[in-house]
Order: sequence, then structure tokens, then C-alpha cells
Amino acid sequence: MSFRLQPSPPARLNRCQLFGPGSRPALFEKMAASAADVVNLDLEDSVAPDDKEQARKNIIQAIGDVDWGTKTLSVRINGLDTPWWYRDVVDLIEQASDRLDQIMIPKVGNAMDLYAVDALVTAAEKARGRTKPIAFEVIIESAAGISHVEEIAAATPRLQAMSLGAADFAASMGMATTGIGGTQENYYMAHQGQKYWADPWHWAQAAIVAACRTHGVLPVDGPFGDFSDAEGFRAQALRSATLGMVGKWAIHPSQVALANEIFSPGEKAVTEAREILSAMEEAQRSGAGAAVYKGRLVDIASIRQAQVIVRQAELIRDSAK
Ligand SMILES: CC(=O)SCCNC(=O)CCNC(=O)[C@H](O)C(C)(C)COP(=O)(O)OP(=O)(O)OC[C@H]1O[C@@H](n2cnc3c(N)ncnc32)[C@H](O)[C@@H]1OP(=O)(O)O
Ligand SMILES: O=CC(=O)O
Ligand SMILES: [Mg+2]
Repeated sequence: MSFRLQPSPPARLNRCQLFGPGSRPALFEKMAASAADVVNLDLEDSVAPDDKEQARKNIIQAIGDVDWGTKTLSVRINGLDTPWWYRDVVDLIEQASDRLDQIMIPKVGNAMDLYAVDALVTAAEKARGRTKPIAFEVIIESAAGISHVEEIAAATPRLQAMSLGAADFAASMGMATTGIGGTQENYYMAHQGQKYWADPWHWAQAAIVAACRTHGVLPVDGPFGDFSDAEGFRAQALRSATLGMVGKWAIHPSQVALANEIFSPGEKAVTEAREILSAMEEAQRSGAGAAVYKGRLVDIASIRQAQVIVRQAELIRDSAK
């Protein structure tokens, strides 16, 4: 056990991040009215090169005009390998209202990428006299990004969340797929004539969760492209939640309720968690470090597990007030 305590991530809900292209302003009110905790207005890959400037203007206008309620309002800027990103940052900070909470930076490859964006954001914020600092979310979606995931997670105190971008990640890694996330037909083990499918995203997700938990950042699962496959989305999201991720993207409104359901602990889980905490309080009062709950061992580590569930339930309850 390190003597350094694991930092807590930002205490905000991030069960679902709903995306929409900045070039489709007709979607903005619908995104604001959705049940997603986070809205990501996109300037990057869902916007064609000829539409970039207009999309930027649409987004800047909408940040001030639309009632975004209590959502975390985020804009995905263009990648650092494009001619658009610095203008995205400067125009957003100089021209958008202070309602903007976060900038999402795609295809981050190392900590220096974040240093560069941080420097630009810091200067623009000072020039504008902006008092609410812009938060960052990054997308890990390249071989370089996953190789440097820990230094990226530690790169700046602005960093609040980190997502896995399965589409670009697969491309960068040279994976033999055109799907966006989910089960991959050819990724299986064969045993006694049966196929057993494995999860090709698992190792990258686990690396992201570990880096995020080490540095107090929210780990998030990215897109699931086949929005007609609710069961596939559910299976992917359940695996992510089990690994420690706090939420998942929605690239279509039909995925929002699913993500919210899966990343909200159910009543049974919350009741069990509270009962474990009570059982442990009881045990500790009598000087014991362990107890039996429903026929199984619970100990001091069980308190920490149960607290994860109870804290998330309380966050959801408080956000509904
Ligand atoms: C790999 C990555 O980088 S993923 C992240 C970037 N990608 C994106 O941002 C894509 C986001 N999603 C979209 O652009 C769209 O949902 C699409 C293109 C996938 C499908 O769009 P459509 O063909 O309009 O979808 P569909 O007809 O099923 O829409 C149903 C309803 O939901 C609305 N809707 C569609 N997408 C969204 C959205 N992202 N947010 C809110 N509402 C939406 C439609 O306007 C429509 O509303 P209506 O019933 O009032 O008419
Ligand atoms: O940006 C997201 C991705 O999957 O690529
Ligand atoms: Mg991408």
C-alpha cells in the first residue's frame, strides 16, 4: 500500500455522454432535453472539413442560447494534428459564454499534448478574465495514447475524465475490424468444438481505469456504433461498469436510458452495500475486522467496495434534488 492516498475523482455524474455533430444545430435542444449527464457537442470526426467553421459558430451560439440545465457541457475540439484545434480553443474561450464546462481533446498521445492545450487555454482564459477554469476530458484512441496512458492521466489538474475511443483505437492499432466497439466475431477461443468469445477492449479499458484511479480521473467507455443493437450495448456497458468505468457514450438518443440504467447501482445492490456497511460497523464495535454477511466473508476491504456503490447512489439522489 502506497502512503499516498488514492485521490477521489470529481464528484459529478458521468453515466452517459451524449454526442451530436456541431453541424446539426437542430439536435442541440434535443440533447439538452435528454437524460444524459454530459453533452458533447462535436467539432471533430462527425463534422466534415468544409463544415468546421460553421459548426464552431453554431456551438458557440448554442452554449449561450440553449438551456443546458445541470448537465456537464463539453465540446470536442479537433485533434492536435489538424489546422483547426487552436482556433477551436481560442474561439470557444473568447466567444462562448461561461456556461461551457469542458473541452474534450481527441487522439491525445502523451502528456505534452495536454501541456500544449493547457498553455493555450490558460492564456486565453486570463485574457478573457474567465474565472471558471475549463475542465478537460481526453480520448485514448491511439497506440501512443494507450502506451502513455498513465502520464496522460497525471498531466494536468484540469483533467476530469478519460474515454476509450474504440473506433480510432482499432484503426491506430491495426485491428482487423470496421465495427465501433462490442463483440468482434473473430476474437474467440476454440475448445472442444465450441467458440468462446473474448473481449478485445478489456486490456485497454483496464489500463485506462488503473491510470484514472491512480490520478483521480473519471474513466469512461466510448462509443458503441451499432445503435440498433441494444443487447450488444448492454453487454459492453456491463463489462465496462464491472471493470470500474463510470459511464459510456451515447451516439444516438436510444442509448441514453441504457447507459443511465447500467451505470446507476440498482436498489438491490445499494441495499446490500448498506447492509455490508452495517454488518462491518457491528463487527468493528465488537473488535472484529471481519464478519459473515449472507454466508460470505466481509472485511475492511468490503467497506471500501460498498462505499463505491453507496457514494454513487448518493450522487444520483443529490443530483435529483
Ligand atoms: C466514433 C466517434 O467519434 S462517435 C462521436 C461522434 N459521432 C457523433 O456525434 C454522431 C452522433 N449521432 C448522430 O449524429 C445521429 O444520431 C446519427 C447520424 C447516428 C443518426 O441520426 P438520425 O438518422 O437523425 O437518427 P434517427 O432518425 O434515428 O433519430 C431519431 C430522433 O432522435 C434525434 N436524434 C438523432 N441523433 C441525436 C443526437 N445525437 N442527440 C439528440 N437527438 C438525436 C433525431 O433528431 C430524431 O428526432 P425526432 O424523433 O424528433 O425527429
Ligand atoms: O472518437 C471515438 C472513437 O471511437 O474513435
Ligand atoms: Mg475518434
